[in-house]
Amino acid sequence: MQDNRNGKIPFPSPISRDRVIWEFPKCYTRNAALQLKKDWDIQAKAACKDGATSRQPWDRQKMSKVVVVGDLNVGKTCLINRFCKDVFERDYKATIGVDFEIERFEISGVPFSLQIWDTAGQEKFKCIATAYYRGAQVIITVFDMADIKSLDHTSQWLEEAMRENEPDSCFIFLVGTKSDLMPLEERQRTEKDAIRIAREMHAEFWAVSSKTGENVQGFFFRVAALAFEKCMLKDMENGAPASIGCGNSIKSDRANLEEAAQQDTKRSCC
Ligand SMILES: Nc1nc2c(ncn2[C@@H]2O[C@H](COP(=O)(O)OP(=O)(O)OP(=O)(O)O)[C@@H](O)[C@H]2O)c(=O)[nH]1
Repeated sequence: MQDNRNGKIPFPSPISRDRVIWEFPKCYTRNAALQLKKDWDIQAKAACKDGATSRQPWDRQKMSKVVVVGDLNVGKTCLINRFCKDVFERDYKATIGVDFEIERFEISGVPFSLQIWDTAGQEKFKCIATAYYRGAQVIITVFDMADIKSLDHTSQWLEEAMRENEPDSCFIFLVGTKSDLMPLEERQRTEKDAIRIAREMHAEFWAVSSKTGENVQGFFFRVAALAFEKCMLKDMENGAPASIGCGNSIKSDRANLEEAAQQDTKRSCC
């Protein structure tokens, strides 16, 4: 895991073996899935083959921005920490403003990173967090499966995140956390409601537990695969070599971060 919080970009370490993706990851349920296909797009697959054999140093810059939103206490930080650090924190510590992690993958032989932004669910930090919604390729709206009110609030969270992004520019996921707390029947009922809402949002639904780790890796692999494939196709469409990064680089987001922080200070709304 890289730590860019001191403003320096460390030399990337080799990608760990459990972040290597070859097969196109499956959805959680066909009832609310963004895509049902079982394999990569044929053109993207061919481009990956070329990219893997002629890898360039700037391949490491290929990255997508992921923004995680939802009510306070629904488990956004725990979800990210379970995937990125394989830890689970039982005590609640509110996120203040935003935080981010960079997770590196190798997908079909090509290096790729997800820049995962954890935002605060508390109302008083909202004006800081919204400054970071911009430029997302993936929006993850999170709710607590044991707190049905948090599911009702997800469309509002999504609307706010989409206000800062172009329509149809993002993959949207609806994630129910704390599945370990759910008795079977109640889980099935909640999932049914969540699937209905996911379809309205044009989102893909996943039920996960950061405590047990259930579906956490499967979920992030799916996010990484869809974002990566879109990135490859976009590069090809723009005529750029598929090996040159799309979207945000670490550098450009660092610049965004500083710019947004300056604006926050000026606004002094929080
Ligand atoms: N049982 C169980 N508890 C969880 C799970 N995920 C999170 N929690 C607990 O829920 C509480 C809130 O988790 P956080 O990840 O801090 O919540 P958050 O959404 O980031 O909250 P804010 O930072 O305020 O927006 C913590 O006490 C966690 O231990 C889970 O999968 N299962």
